[in-house]
Amino acid sequence: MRPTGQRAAPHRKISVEGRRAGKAGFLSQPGGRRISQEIWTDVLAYVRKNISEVEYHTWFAPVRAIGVEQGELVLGVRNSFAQEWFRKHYLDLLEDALRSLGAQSPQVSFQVLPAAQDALMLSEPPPAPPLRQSAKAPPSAPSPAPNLNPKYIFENFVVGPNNNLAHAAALAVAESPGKAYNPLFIYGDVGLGKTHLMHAVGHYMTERFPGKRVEYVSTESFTNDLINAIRDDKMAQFRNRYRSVDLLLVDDIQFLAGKERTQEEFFHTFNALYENHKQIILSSDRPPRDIQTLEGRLRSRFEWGLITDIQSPEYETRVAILKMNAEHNRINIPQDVLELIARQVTSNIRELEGAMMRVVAFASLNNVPFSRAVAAKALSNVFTPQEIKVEMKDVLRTVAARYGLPAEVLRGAGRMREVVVPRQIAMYLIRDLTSHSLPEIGLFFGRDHSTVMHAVSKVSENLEKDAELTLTLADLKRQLSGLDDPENDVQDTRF
Ligand SMILES: Nc1ncnc2c1ncn2[C@@H]1O[C@H](COP(=O)(O)OP(=O)(O)OP(=O)(O)O)[C@@H](O)[C@H]1O
Repeated sequence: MRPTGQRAAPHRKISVEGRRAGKAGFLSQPGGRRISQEIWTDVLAYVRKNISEVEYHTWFAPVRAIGVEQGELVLGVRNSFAQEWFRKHYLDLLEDALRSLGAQSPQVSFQVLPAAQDALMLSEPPPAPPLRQSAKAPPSAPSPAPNLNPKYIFENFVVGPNNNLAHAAALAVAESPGKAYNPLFIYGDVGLGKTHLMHAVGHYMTERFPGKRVEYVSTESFTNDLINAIRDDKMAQFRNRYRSVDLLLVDDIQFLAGKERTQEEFFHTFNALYENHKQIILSSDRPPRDIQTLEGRLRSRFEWGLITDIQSPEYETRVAILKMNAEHNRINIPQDVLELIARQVTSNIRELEGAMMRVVAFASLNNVPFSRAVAAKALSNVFTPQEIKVEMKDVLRTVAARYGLPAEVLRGAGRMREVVVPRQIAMYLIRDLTSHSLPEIGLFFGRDHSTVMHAVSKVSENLEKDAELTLTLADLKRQLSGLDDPENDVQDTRF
């Protein structure tokens, strides 16, 4: 195995020294563009439900997400007229959409795209749909074999005890198509990687044997193609298309059930390919014996090769999948946050990926670093809310991010004021929010308990005379408790 629409009262943005001093590091990471596209896809889905189709196509379709900067979603529009129009007519709608994603003080700004960039962005493929429950991601870039998702390759497939047999069989088939197991029949529940594995074989074949023809089709598309071919009197083309391939990948074959004409045609397609030693891979949500109203001759053919299943991934595999996904999107998410997500979503990998992107969107839009509390809050609308106990490392990371410092610097030997002040604040907050003793906190920072005692009294003393520090601490506590704990909620009364 590889390593493994409720409207909330608007918050006034709290301007505090720390917020100016440092922003959450991941926002400026290369994955930022991807994050804003994920967010924009969700915002568009919300907007579309609330305005007419004509309005949507006129105004929203040409808009591009440029990025998320310090919690603000930056949108690119085509001209200053559109910019003004958005500000006047759609700002509330966009803010509501961001609130529905968990943004507590939603902020949107508009930039006019330079003509060249506009043309460039408009020629880009539409943003990838969110990696979540219902949608299966289509290809986001041209691929040598049509209909193959470029992300679905062997290198991106995490192998665990739940899928190692299916993976080994797919690899064997990719290496010896038409010889190893024919057909290869992969079954398992929704969102567990069947399509991913099929596409991986397709990619492998087109790379290793560039002349080979690969066809991926869902059973539904196969049926529709057949209906159209019959209607348009184009059966010869239909047969030629499906019977001249080297590798035929058919998804969701259980949908053949009850479709007599499609079964008949598929039977002949199967025979033609099989007799010519062409590889066939089928996926289904159940084994052939459990597909009702499937002709016996098809069922027995499906059983000729190898039948293999994919089970739900266990915890370690789920963490490994999340880790790989974060790396793939170039987003730096701490291990304990990934572990929290992996504990929440246990069965469907598409949902697991969707949950991670929800956490990423939530943290980006609220401009806070990743923490378990933030992740729990981001997922609380979808999954059973989790009670998160604040840990020392949560405080360390949150304070460090606030001051734009790497977390380990606060535990290091540095004695400069820029490091000492945040270190003392971290010690104070750990003392306040956890049950750790002074010596335990000292040990965590590689220091004596008296240093911690001094830090705690110094911060308490400063709190009495420094309003800015009071706001910083209140905001840090808010972040550490998942953002909107009313007890720690502070409105900035200076505005
Ligand atoms: N082992 C894995 N490693 C990495 N990603 C995985 C793995 N298994 C599944 N995924 C990811 O989970 C998502 C869902 O996978 P996929 O679409 O292949 O599921 P499926 O079993 O075909 O679902 P359905 O029954 O809905 O057709 C994809 O984004 C896929 O990349």
